[in-house]
Amino acid sequence: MHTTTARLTAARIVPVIVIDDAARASDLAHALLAGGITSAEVTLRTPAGLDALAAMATVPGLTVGAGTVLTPEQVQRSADAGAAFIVSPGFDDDVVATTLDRGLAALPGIATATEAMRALRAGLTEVKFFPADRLGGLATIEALAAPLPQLRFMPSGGVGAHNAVEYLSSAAVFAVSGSWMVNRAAIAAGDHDTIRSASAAAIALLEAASADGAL
Ligand SMILES: O=C[C@H](O)COP(=O)(O)O
Ligand SMILES: CC(=O)C(=O)O
Repeated sequence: MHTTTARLTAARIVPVIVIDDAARASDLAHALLAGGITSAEVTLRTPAGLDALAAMATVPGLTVGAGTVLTPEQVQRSADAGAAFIVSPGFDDDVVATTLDRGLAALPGIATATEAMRALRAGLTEVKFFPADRLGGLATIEALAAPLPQLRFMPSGGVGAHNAVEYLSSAAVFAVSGSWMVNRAAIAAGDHDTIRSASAAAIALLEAASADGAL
């Protein structure tokens, strides 16, 4: 496992960020950390994404990667901005190859056994499973993991407080990702109290599940 993926495994929850103003990024990073979150995926869905990623990547204690990475050029720009990992909605051979060339952790999205096999052939042992809820959630992950036990999954899409612990209780799941604690409107409004408390609530959920022996 790549050392960055090991950090995401320890973090357990990876917030998926859509940010419209890079000037908010540093405060956002500190709000996440204050809530106990130690990783962040900054999506390239907005023009501000790359600058926000660069700002957040300088904050100590936060493992920051790029999301919605669709092309090798975006991998290069994300790497130059300080990304430690690259996430995509689907599997693209060139995006994965460029990510590995740059020494970053590659977390392409997969949705089928065919894509899972391509990920294994590319040398990956961790992938994103997207859109997790729509694809049948944990039952589908475990069905894929049965013949492919060397692969572990980060479900994303429809993950939230209602199902994060269920996903994380599976040996086939190394982390979950989602936007539920990083509401886009709260980011845009600079409402860092809301982000900090939603982050703290997400972490408290894991701590409670851990104390109960569920994790
Ligand atoms: O890749 C990530 C998804 O956009 C996150 O999905 P979500 O907003 O349902 O948490
Ligand atoms: C959805 C997704 O996988 C991404 O934005 O990277």
